[in-house]
Amino acid sequence: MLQPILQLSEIEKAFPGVKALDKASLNVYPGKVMALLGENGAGKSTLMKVLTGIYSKDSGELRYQGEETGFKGPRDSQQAGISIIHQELNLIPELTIAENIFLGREKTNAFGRILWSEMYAEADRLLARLNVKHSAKTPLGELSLGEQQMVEIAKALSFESKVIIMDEPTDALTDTETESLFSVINELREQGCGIVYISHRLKEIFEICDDITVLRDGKFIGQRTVAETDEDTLIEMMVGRKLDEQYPRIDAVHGKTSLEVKNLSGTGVDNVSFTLDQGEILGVSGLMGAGRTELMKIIYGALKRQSGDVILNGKTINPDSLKKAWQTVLLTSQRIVKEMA
Ligand SMILES: Nc1ncnc2c1ncn2[C@@H]1O[C@H](COP(=O)(O)OP(=O)(O)OP(=O)(O)O)[C@@H](O)[C@H]1O
Repeated sequence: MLQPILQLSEIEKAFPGVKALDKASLNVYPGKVMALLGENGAGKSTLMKVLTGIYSKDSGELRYQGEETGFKGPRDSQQAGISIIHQELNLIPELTIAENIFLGREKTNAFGRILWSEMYAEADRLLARLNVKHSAKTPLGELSLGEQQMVEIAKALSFESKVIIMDEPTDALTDTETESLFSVINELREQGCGIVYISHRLKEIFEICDDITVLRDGKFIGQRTVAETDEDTLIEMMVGRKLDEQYPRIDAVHGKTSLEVKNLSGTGVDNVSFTLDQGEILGVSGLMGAGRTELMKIIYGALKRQSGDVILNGKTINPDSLKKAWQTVLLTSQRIVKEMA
């Protein structure tokens, strides 16, 4: 039987008033992708923070490559071959892609001189593996959020880690970037790397993971192979009760029109019209490149509008800046918030 490269057993961790981990366990196998699943607050992040030494555990055991161990912090665990790719990016927009990848561990010659051409060449190789079409000399700030996430992944690859933890890695990625990420995950799997994949997107879990561990209220609920389980079982394990329907159909009670888009045109968008009523969820669908993102960007003023009207609660708006649009329309997209920052 395949032995885990990393084993967290019966980990306990309490914060004042909260038992974040209550005998949580996780096995990571070489050459396999382990999904870590659980509702918000189930303890996934805390478990990863205990693993990488950000938090010390109250009790339990951590075994890595067959030996009981503990890490003093992320640098220590990274040096031992465990990398974590966080949701929040830890990159510096003013530096180039290569500078970000090798920050703090620049390649130098015997005299301490930085070997720029070697660094750029290696960074370019990593970017090519991830299908990122930018030179490693490009300032990071010129990249989209998804591309910046790919740089974070390139950085983890540069450590040649034995275990890589990916925390909601596809949240900011486009469909094409997600495909590139999945092909790299397959490559890493073939090379024997163990991957922990944290995501709330069940479809992705069934597509890319081999095994699944479920946590609930800080407790280990179970480990399953992807082949032997289905979505309903996982949801039941996560929430602790049987669900008749994942998303029960609720008929919308339509109020008055809150947003009206009339004959809107701009980059990638040609004569689009729709109305959105209060109490309604409007789906915008289309193939990659159909102009969905561009449409939203024109509405909130991040891309220039050529013609057409945007009417919010009966008033025509013409945001000439993201900040102004923010004041008028409540946009709750991670990507938009980051673009405004
Ligand atoms: N630093 C902290 N201080 C106090 N309580 C904390 C701290 N970090 C986490 N918790 C609590 O521990 C529990 C587990 O949180 P954790 O963030 O690990 O869950 P999670 O599964 O990662 O959730 P999410 O999917 O929302 O990130 C929660 O009740 C949370 O409020």
